[in-house]
Amino acid sequence: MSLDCDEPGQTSALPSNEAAATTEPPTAESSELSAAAAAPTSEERQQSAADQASTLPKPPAEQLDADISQIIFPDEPDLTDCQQTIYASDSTIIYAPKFLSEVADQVYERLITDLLPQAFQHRPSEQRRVYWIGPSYTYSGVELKENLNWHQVIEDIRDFIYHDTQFDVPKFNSVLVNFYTEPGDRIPWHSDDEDELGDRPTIATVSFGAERLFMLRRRDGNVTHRFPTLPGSLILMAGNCQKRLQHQVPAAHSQNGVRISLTFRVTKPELRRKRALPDDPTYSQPLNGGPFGDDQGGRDDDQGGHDDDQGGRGDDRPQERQATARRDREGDRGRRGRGGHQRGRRGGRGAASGAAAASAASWPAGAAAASATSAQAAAAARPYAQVAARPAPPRRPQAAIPPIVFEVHRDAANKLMQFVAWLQTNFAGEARAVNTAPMANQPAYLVFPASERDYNVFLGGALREEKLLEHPVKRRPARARPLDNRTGPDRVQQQPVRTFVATEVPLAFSEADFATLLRGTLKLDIVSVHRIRARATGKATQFVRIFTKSAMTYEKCLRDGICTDFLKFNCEDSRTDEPVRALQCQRCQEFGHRAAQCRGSSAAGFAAASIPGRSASTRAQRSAPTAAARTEPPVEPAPSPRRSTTRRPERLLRPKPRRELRKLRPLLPQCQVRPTTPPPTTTPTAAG
Ligand SMILES: O=C(O)CCC(=O)C(=O)O
Ligand SMILES: [Fe+2]
Repeated sequence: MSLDCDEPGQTSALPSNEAAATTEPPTAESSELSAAAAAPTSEERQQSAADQASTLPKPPAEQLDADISQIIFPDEPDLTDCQQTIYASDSTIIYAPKFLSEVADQVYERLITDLLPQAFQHRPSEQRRVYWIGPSYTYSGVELKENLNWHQVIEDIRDFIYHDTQFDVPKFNSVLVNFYTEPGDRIPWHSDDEDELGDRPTIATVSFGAERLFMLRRRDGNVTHRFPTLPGSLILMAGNCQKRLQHQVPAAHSQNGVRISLTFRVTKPELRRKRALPDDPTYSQPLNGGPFGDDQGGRDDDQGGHDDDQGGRGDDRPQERQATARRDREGDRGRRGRGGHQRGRRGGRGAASGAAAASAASWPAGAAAASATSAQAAAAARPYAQVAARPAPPRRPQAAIPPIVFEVHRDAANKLMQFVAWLQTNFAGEARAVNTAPMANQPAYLVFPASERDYNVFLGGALREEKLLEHPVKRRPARARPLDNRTGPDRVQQQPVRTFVATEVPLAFSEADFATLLRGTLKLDIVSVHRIRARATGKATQFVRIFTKSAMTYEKCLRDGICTDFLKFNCEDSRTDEPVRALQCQRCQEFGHRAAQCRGSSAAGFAAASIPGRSASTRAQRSAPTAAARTEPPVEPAPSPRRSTTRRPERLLRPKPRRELRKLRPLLPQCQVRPTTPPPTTTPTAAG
């Protein structure tokens, strides 16, 4: 009876149905109801047919009732070999392998006949088919439309769980019916933590047909439970199970028939949050750390002491529960009008349930807290429940988070079948995978943009899928172009930065002051400012380069200059994509000659090529060291007066006598003019 579980959780046996068995004879009421079941009135048959809405198969009403009456539900669930595990103090798992085994074959036949033809494939990547009953529901990214027409047998099973077991479960209003028709059909690791399910959902799974394995694991990847889904078995997850654990039904090698699982839940569409942004994470926030945090185990120790206390909870249930159950039954009977025969078969079980519940003292507060009132009571009574009942922290807006790209080694990803599906499950459909080089021999990568939270999960070392552990997950440098049409760009295309130069900015203005003036006082949309320094001397000039991403700022400044109440700075364009006019030949130190006329062994670069003029002068000039007169544009060329004005370069282009050049020297911050004779006694100065 003990559970193969490596958690410090508590596993205990629930009382078997022998202990819970009733000795009460059927009541008069139940006998009446049985009689009614045997001979349903025409009114009841009509009602029954009306209940079977259009989405359900349409056997004649008589036949339907006849079929139902063939399924005689037991008075009590069979709790033989039932196991209950309290995991991490606040999560409860119950496995009852024979829960409804008595009627399993009949239920199976009915569901296969009635519902399988209407079930639809859940996702292309997952072969299993589903059928939904309940309010509209978004389930792992797929919207299931509202369907309030309960199939009779399923509704009866729901009521059976609610009324006729000792489990403190809510009255489920929804059920997802899964059909695993092929051995390959599966449901990957996931938690049922959709918004509509509320904070601590209770989910009951009743299985029929082929046996499969239902597995539970911690979020760090350690498998904690393996339950064979025997026909008629029940697996109940309550409390914080969906936060702490994930579950799956893996593919099988073979299977005999179809496996059907009825997963009952309470859904509240009003809890559904709008997911306007693709990056909005949809997995629920765990109590500790990240979604795959390791610290969950640690909580067990801290809070393990509370487990023993929980047994007491059972004691305060029976009367309240019985009364509610009775009320519900009455209500149901009156409302449905057709249920007499069903209920009649179970006559007297209300009292039996009460007796069983009175003797059962093992249902934990964690599960009981599934309903709001129980949650409050439990929170008041149990410290762990107080923690668990905390409202979820508000979700952070995700708008500003850019997509992040990861690389997972292809080998690792390939080992994990259906990697894309796996990602979608674990990352709530936010992560997408693309095999960058499927046919390549060398390691290729799967790349998937994800949210910031995914980032923490992936890079925090918490991507604990066994198969992926061998290969580290790394962040890939963002690229501006999409990898292919399944991915967006990793990085938003940057707006081009424009630059221009403000002239005659007094040296008294520091860069910071000038930036403050522009940004603060003039409200200009600028990125930064940078005072230009003479390359040769490093001295600050009166030119300040301004960087902006705003086309408007750029154009306005160039047109009007930068004007304050007292100052005006002219602005000049300094786009570097225009050909830079060379001002002086590198080799011969002459201005304005053509390359063809240059008498040196090699032409004087672009300076000579672009500037018409006379030939290079003396050999002495040609042999002058080139470094001293280099005029290539710097990476970010400082705007010399000659380049940034329209007037000066023209004047300079005219051939000039050498003495005129000397006069110009102060205006040429980047050029050192090497006079022929005599050698200069002072270093050339820079304009500024
Ligand atoms: O088929 C099962 O047992 C599990 C199904 C399930 O986990 C689900 O529908 O969320
Ligand atoms: Fe599930």
